[in-house]
Amino acid sequence: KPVAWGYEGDIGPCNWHKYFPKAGGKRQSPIDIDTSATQYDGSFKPLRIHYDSHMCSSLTNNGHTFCMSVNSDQCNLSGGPLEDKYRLLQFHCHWGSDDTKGSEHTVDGHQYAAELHLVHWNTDKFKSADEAIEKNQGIAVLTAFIKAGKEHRGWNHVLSHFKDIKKVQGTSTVNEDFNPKCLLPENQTDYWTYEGSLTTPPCHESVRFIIFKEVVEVSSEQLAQFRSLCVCSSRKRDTGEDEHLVDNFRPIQPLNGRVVKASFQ
Ligand SMILES: COc1ccc(/C(C)=C/C(=O)O)cc1
Ligand SMILES: [Zn+2]
Repeated sequence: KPVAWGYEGDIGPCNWHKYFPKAGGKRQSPIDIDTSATQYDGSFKPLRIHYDSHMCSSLTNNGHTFCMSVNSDQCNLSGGPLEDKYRLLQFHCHWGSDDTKGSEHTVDGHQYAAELHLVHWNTDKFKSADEAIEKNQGIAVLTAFIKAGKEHRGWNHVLSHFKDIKKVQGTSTVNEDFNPKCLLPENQTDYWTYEGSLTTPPCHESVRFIIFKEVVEVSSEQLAQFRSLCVCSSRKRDTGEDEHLVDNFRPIQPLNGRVVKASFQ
């Protein structure tokens, strides 16, 4: 029976390590990016992000976030700090109960309203995502910070399916011509990168994070749609009201001597 975990109370992040020992490891995520301590690395090749638009995907509410599963072998990532080729597995976001919090990573202590994770697995070294998820260099996560501002039309292709996944385990098939690359910032040459972990249980220390410096804008109404997702809980039975999925970000973790590299000076 899978162990329940969440973002508050007894099953919250401070207790994850009790059932998921990796959560107490030495290279956990997220972290604060202290920009005065990052080290420029001039050896990075250009990032190569090649996604196709004609992949059929499915959007699910997994009780912790919305997750767009992608099953196209044409969505690949390589270059930058990566030695191997990685394939897009899924993308999801983290957010908060208002626009002042929600991102997992912070920059010089600043927390953004939300954070996008595009999760890729190493197809050169491993035979499946399930294997790669547990192994060093198995996962690469492209990460973009999100702040409230002008409307983002690309995000509407995802948000238009939210009515089908309001409830946990709700799933909706997305067939339209949508390329997740449109969710990334224009500037894809300036990023920070470091070695960390999944930010949800089992918190495997298998992740190379690539975090873009440029912040993506979405409207406050679009951020409110993230918060509209429900996580079913006992409260619904007692009080009849839905509990909403908010503050689904893990607190920052100790850097333990890790160095965050920068692709820019
Ligand atoms: C056990 O299967 C898993 C697959 C993916 C993940 C991710 C991608 C977690 C995260 O993004 O923190 C976890 C478990
Ligand atoms: Zn994530």
